[in-house]
Amino acid sequence: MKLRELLAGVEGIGQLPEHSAMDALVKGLKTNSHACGVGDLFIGMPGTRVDGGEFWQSAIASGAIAAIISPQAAEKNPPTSECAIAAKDMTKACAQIAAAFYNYPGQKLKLVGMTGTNGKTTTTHLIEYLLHKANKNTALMGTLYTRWAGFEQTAVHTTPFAVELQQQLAEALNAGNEFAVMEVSSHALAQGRVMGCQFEVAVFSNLTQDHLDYHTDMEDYFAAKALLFNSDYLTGRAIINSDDVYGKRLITSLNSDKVWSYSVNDSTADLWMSDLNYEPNGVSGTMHTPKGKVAFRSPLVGQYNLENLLAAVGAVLHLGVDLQLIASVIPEFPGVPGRMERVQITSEQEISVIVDYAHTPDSLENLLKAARPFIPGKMICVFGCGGDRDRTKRPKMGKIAAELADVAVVTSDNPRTEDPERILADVLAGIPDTINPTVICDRATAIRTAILQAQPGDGVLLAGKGHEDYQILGTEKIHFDDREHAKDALEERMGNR
Ligand SMILES: CC(=O)N[C@H]1[C@@H](OP(=O)(O)OP(=O)(O)OC[C@H]2O[C@@H](n3ccc(=O)[nH]c3=O)[C@H](O)[C@@H]2O)O[C@H](CO)[C@@H](O)[C@@H]1O[C@H](C)C(=O)N[C@@H](C)C(=O)N[C@H](CCC(=O)O)C(=O)O
Ligand SMILES: Nc1ncnc2c1ncn2[C@@H]1O[C@H](COP(=O)(O)OP(=O)(O)OP(=O)(O)O)[C@@H](O)[C@H]1O
Repeated sequence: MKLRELLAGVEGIGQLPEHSAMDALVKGLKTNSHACGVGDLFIGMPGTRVDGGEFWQSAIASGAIAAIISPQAAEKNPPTSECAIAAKDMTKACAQIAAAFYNYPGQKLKLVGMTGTNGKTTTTHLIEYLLHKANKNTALMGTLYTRWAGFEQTAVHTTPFAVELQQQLAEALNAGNEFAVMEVSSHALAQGRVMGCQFEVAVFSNLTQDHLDYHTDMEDYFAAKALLFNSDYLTGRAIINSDDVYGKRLITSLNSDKVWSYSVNDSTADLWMSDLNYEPNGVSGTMHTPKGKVAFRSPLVGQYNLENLLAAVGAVLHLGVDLQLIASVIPEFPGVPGRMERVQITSEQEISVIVDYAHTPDSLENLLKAARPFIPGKMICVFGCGGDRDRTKRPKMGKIAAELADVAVVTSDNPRTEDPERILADVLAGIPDTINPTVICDRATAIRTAILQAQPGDGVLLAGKGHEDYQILGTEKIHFDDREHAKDALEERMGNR
């Protein structure tokens, strides 16, 4: 596509300049000046540290045919003979250019967008699973990976940036997918990463404290999440948790014809459950939906997973999947890596070890409450908090772990560039004086200690890192997997090493 055609519909860039570059073919889009090569268009995004637009000269020196930059970057370093074009709203410009370059895949695929503080990964996996079982080719994009039949790539962000997102959607479409299910983070919505996408279904799970290093307060966080339900994005149905206070607010702000509410216990919701029977390996009951009711058995434990199930069932029912088929395949759902994942090296194992991605106050509380019925002995919770992120959740997580677990082992998560001891001190500040936690800064030692000290019947919950196979110490990413450390400790415990 020629640059002139690509920029034709882009808002906020005024009259296109008369420059020979306008007739050049754009080979690729790059938002990092260092990645630019011959024929690329450089889109210099203003960031938190620098305005990428300031690097336009280096991008053009590397072969970029032109650069789209902020008015501030253009003013600071005005182009002379080069083609550097100022755009008033870089977020919009980047999203519009990316969508046009890849020929609007986000409007051709049937998109399901899932937002909320917790439950996005679990629910999107459930939706992907149910669509596959209904023989519908589906792509999945989220915290863990982007994948579809024959393709899998580890994710860097929960929701990719606009250029990468549009590229992946185009590839998903070309690979024959009809649907794409994606986690849409509040960062993505605030930064316009999904502009140009139209969602046939948008799901909202809940809003509890997280990311308050990025959003100014809960209202700002909620406003970002609520963007997904604007008519710019949502063309079909909203599926919203009416048990959540923010979910309720969202429902009242929308046209009721567009909404299906869900609630585990409230029979006035569009999707709800009755006759619940909690079993050691899951839950059974009756599910009530706008398409009728059906008996079900789910292998997922915890009340929150019933919410995730209702959300997923609502989404696929709207997309035309048969309710009886849904109920028949739910029992075989294989689960999600790092979410309530059991580490078991032998059936003789006398303690249970569970790895879970709970890394917010709400998810930690949910995990501890969900696991309790399955642990006859003491519940030992090994957890920490990430560095360079929302500090205010640390004492809250400390309090929750100390009060709900029998033994709290406070350790490191991903300290990043913060002093790990300072993060521990923030967590400990929330623990009441009457409770005496174990504090072991090194996560591997903390896991080993917890597993070796557990008595038969006890349960060790390793919270916070879930599927992650790394730990970020300073700016270095080292290999670290809770599941591997847990297996080693279990082997040691059984005298195998
Ligand atoms: C807060 C946030 O989202 N930050 C993102 C932002 O970083 P930044 O603003 O600091 O970038 P910057 O360093 O100022 O650079 C600005 C621009 O200049 C460009 N640049 C910079 C230097 C140079 O020499 N040349 C150049 O072109 C950069 O490529 C960039 O596009 O732009 C960077 C490059 O595009 C992102 O990597 C970075 O994501 C950071 C790493 C991040 O971790 N974001 C997280 C918080 C995030 O998005 N998380 C959500 C939610 C997860 C959840 O729900 O748990 C997600 O969707 O993953
Ligand atoms: N609906 C829910 N409500 C509250 N907590 C949940 C819910 N679903 C899962 N959890 C808990 O939150 C953790 C994270 O779940 P999941 O990965 O599905 O959420 P997420 O929204 O993708 O999280 P993130 O954005 O941090 O990647 C789980 O390990 C579990 O402990």
